[in-house]
Amino acid sequence: MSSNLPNCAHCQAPLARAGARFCPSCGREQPTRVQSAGAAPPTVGLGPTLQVQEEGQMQIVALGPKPVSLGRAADNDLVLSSRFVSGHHARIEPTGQGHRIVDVGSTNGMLFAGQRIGNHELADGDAIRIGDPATGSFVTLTYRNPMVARTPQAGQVSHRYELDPNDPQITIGRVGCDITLDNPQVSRFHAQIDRTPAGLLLRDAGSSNGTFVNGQRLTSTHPLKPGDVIQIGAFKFVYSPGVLAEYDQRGAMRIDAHAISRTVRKGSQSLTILQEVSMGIAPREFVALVGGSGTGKSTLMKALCGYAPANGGRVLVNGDDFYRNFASYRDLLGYVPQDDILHQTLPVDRALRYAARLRLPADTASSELGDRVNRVLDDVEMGAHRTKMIESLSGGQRKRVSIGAELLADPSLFFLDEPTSGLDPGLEKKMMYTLRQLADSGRTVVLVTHATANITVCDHVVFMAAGRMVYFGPPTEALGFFNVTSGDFADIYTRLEGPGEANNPIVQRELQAEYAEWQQANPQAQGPPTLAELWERKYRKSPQYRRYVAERLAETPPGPVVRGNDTSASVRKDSPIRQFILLTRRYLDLTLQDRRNLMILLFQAPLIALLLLLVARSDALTGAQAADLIQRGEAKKVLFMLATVSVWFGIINSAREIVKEEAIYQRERLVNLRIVPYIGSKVTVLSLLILVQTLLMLGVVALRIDFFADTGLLFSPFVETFITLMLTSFAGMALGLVISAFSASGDRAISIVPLALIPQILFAGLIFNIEGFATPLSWLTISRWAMDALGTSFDLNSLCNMPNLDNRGSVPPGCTPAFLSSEDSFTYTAGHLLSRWTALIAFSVACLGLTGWGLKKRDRVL
Ligand SMILES: Nc1ncnc2c1ncn2[C@@H]1O[C@H](COP(=O)(O)OP(=O)(O)OP(=O)(O)O)[C@@H](O)[C@H]1O
Repeated sequence: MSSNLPNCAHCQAPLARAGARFCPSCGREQPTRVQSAGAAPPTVGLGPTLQVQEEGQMQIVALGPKPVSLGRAADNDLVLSSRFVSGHHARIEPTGQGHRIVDVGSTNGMLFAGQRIGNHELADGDAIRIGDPATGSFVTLTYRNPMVARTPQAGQVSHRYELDPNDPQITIGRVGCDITLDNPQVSRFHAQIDRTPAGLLLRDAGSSNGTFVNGQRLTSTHPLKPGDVIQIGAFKFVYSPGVLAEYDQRGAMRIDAHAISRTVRKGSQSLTILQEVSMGIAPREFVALVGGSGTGKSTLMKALCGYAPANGGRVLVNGDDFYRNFASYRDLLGYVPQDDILHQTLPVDRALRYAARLRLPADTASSELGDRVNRVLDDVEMGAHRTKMIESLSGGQRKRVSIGAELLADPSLFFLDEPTSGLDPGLEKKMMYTLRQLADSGRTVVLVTHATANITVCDHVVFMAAGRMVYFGPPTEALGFFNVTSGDFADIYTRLEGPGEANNPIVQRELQAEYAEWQQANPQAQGPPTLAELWERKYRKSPQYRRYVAERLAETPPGPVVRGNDTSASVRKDSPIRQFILLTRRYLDLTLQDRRNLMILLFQAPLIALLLLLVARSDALTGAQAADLIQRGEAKKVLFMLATVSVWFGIINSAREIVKEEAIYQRERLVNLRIVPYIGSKVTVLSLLILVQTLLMLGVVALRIDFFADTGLLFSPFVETFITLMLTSFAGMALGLVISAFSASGDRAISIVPLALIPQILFAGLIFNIEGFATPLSWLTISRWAMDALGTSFDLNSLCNMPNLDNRGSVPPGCTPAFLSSEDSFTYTAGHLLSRWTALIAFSVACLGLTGWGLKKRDRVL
């Protein structure tokens, strides 16, 4: 039965069918082969061809003057074996110098640029996909014909606007303007050109993402000069007298890295963690950065996306210096970090809606937001899960939602840090298919990954080793370059690591010439080179380097180039008040959604109050007025408990609130999040929480403990106690936020909490007398000011100050006026009370300032 079938390259067992990717016996992947299909001879360089990639195998078919039919049935000219290909799927017909592809009634159709096509005029390099979304498998047909090359889109004028000399002004915006730019990053009314006697004046109309002229953000009106390049979102305009030529860069972003390197300081030494990496990534390409742990993949990606810029070399985007024009390109970037960037306790659509409000221009209508959210949910195939809580989704689904959040602003450059980590092989394959489609539909996609099983869906793969790029080119050619015959890309890793001594078998077999070159170049070297260094040398002499690096970098950039110098990371002009309202609504929503945690926090207050009632006397605070024997010590104990518990509530409520959403914060900060509205949102919602907690606690305490002394200075003692406890909790909350802003993780924050709480007990003045050096230290605690304010409200100095030994109901004989001696605290004046409240407020303000500083310190630390 199997006699006609090919054998496994590893164990020689027969394969299930010709072209099978994996061996049914040993399970290993089969090596990729380049072969001709059917009767067509190998025709590379001899005229129009079709490269067919199926199941990791590639064949090249010559396209002559006759139509070529393709499908699964045996009577096709080109027979494909994948089950999702129809029996008769498509036909390629000649059209003069080129060809067109026609769907002949297939079930799964064909995709070009992410869109289903029925009939498509082919141009050189066009990639047509026939895919199976259920499994993530697909076949790629790449048309090659230099006779029908396309001008790069970024170099084409997409629209010429003749400027009518009778028009007093030209408006530019997303909807209903003279120049309409249909893109979510453009504001409804974005910019305006006024005709004045002095010439044309361009001004930004208060847009969210800004208008840039020659790389500088417009802050005032700009008189237009011939040759000026205006950038609005992904559009560039070149002004010449009477004309604005528009270049639409959506789906047309190329990235060129010219010898980028990154050096960091480690102790007193400087360490080069990225060594002169060069590459050219064309628009809509899907590139994977792979390599062992610590080889520099993330460093390279962050250098390419500008979040941790290289400190040597240059990165160009469509010819513009990326770092120098970071401000104008920032909104065109999508970045999906390893951690999820949406709150887990919100339903998918609600989380995306908040993200959309934060990322899209302020004037985006609610219906537009809804449409955008629906669109991205469809793009990431999560429409069916829109109402589910994010925490209830699988890892792969959560990652898709994070990708969806990044797609909201329709980025043209898309970077992902290990999006497939933790996914099972099936989900990993589907994720790679989704990313492939995102690239096809107009995004330049770069991802870091450890998984190489599905690497062939990428256009290019970069192998990194010891901070060096040892390969950049098509994945199928990588196996040949590294002389790996197993067909397993993971086997490449092992050939890259370690020292490249002369007697290393890899050096002896593959890298002898490079080793000799290295010896010549480094006659004084003490030790051997690394294998990475030798592979890098080999790569730089390879045809892949010439074709995919040197030739690409030598190309003239398509379209107009700007020489900007606006590197600011923060350019959005979102109103801080709008952001504050939005963040507060989201935080409130999150707090209310997390019902279990909310209930625990709220029930704590009455529960602790009930416990206090068990041990405290009902006349603890008023005993002296009733001429009872209750003395100052008893009152102090109750007030101390109220103050300490209030501090505790404040700290515990807030200590994890920033650090637990670190990944989200970092990502949103890079988009446009402002620190003050962010802290403001935390303070507002947490204040509501402490308000309820304080009311619950005081309400329960007041059920038994009598507050109706006539000692109030400004209000009744009950109201003054409420104010003091609110201010105390508020200060605790501010201290908790400091802990959160400076902690590396939620667990770390919680373990720091006791360090903040214990001084509140030690320095409150109840358990120990505060004297000497402890006095200034006590000024730094919240409970010290809280106790003082509470004691003032109840005029503790008027209570008998002796140990409360006698509780039989008679005035203890020892409580003479001598025992009414005043303490330094509790001076019974309104000024004293107000100064203690002011101290609590000052403490809170200082802590919030520290929190802001801590958050600022986290900037650009991805
Ligand atoms: N800021 C820094 N300071 C010092 N060393 C750094 C810094 N950033 C990265 N490194 C070091 O540079 C090397 C490359 O790090 P990078 O994170 O780029 O590797 P990676 O290939 O992405 O690794 P992994 O797959 O484990 O995430 C590592 O040895 C890392 O410790």
